[in-house]
Parts: sequence; C-alpha cells; structure tokens
Amino acid sequence: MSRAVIFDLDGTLIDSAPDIWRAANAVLEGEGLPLVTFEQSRGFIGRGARVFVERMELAVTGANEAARTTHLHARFLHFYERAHENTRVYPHVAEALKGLRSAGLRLGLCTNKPFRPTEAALRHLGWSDLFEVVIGGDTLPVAKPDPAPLLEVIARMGLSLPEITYIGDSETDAETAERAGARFGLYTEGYRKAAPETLFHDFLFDDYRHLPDHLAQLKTA
Ligand SMILES: O=C(O)COP(=O)(O)O
Ligand SMILES: [Mg+2]
Repeated sequence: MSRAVIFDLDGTLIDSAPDIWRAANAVLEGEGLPLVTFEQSRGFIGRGARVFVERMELAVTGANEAARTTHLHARFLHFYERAHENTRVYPHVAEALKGLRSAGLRLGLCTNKPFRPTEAALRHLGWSDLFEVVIGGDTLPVAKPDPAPLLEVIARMGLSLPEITYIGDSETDAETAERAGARFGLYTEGYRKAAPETLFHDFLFDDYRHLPDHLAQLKTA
C-alpha cells in the first residue's frame, strides 16, 4: 500500500471538458473565428493550455502563428479560470478521497491544467485543503509527460517514488508515470484516446469504489 496517492485532475477526478469547450468557444467567438465541436475540444485536452490552444488554432485557421497563439492563449486563460458551471466530479470520487485520507494516505495533485484555473476549480469544489501539494501545467518550465512535475510533487511532499501511486486518465499521465518510474493506476472514464490495455499501468479502474482495493493490492514500498 502506498503512503500517498497523487492524482491528475481533468478527466480523472473531474469531468471539466464541457467547461473547457465553453471557454474555447468564448475565445473563438470573441475573435470572430469558427467554433469547435465538443468532440474536437475534448480531443485537444491533455498537454496543458498552450498545446490546447495550438490544437484549437490549427483546427479553425489551418495554421499556428506565434503571436496569434499567444493572444488566444491569454484569452483562453481568462475564460478558463471562470469556467466551472458544468464541471462535474466523477461518481464516488468524493467518498474515495475522504476514505483514502481516513485510511491515513496523503494526497497530492499533478495536473497539466494551469495553476490558477486549477486553484479556482479546487476552490469551487470546496477542495482547497484536500491536496497537500498542487502542481499545475505552468508551475514548472516543463509539463507532463515530462516526469519533472510528478517528481516535484513527490519531493515537495517529502516522499520517495516507491511511496506513491499516481492516478490519471490519459496517454500523457501513463507516459509521465512510466518515465518517472512511478506506479500508475489508469482511470478509464476520462479523455484517453488509445485502448487502456495498450498504455503503461499497474491497474485499470472505471469505478472509484474499487480504488482502495487496487491500492491495497499493490506491493508495499
Ligand atoms: O489541461 C490539460 O490539458 C489536462 O489537464 P490534466 O493534466 O488535469 O488532465
Ligand atoms: Mg487528465
């Protein structure tokens, strides 16, 4: 059993894709650009806000132009920080997190969502004090799948790799865990595109009621 569980956020603990889509189209509408579909927008999530905006810009204009990308990125962050209305916590997440804490496990968060929208989302959910350490996609000069953000959470918690398990939903998270050398549980109800079995993982789960058992079955550090 791990001493700590570190979570990804979007697609793992919360379904924020509807609000991210709204923020994206608010930006595009303001710029007089064509809008994107929900499916397109959902597919852009995973490598942080800058990459999201690059993918969006490419989809609607056919090209990336640095100055325009920077402008769209700034506008996106503006809307992103305020976009919580349609964000939902996945089923049984709240009980699972409470249960893990009661069982003496420490909790951390390692997301590619930029830090300020992450803080705003946590505040909105009443989760501001839930995670001991929170690293966002723009906290360090590099973002996931570089392993540095995950290793930074572990270091700031004063822990070592074998003491933690990382939980995420995407190709990005699986690659991050693999490159870091961390144990990894893949939540299969998020924004992943590849088949779950093809991604690096120690266990797969689609229901948070099963998470404690999966964690308990992992080898003790
Ligand atoms: O904002 C993103 O691109 C993805 O965020 P996540 O790392 O919490 O899934
Ligand atoms: Mg995710």
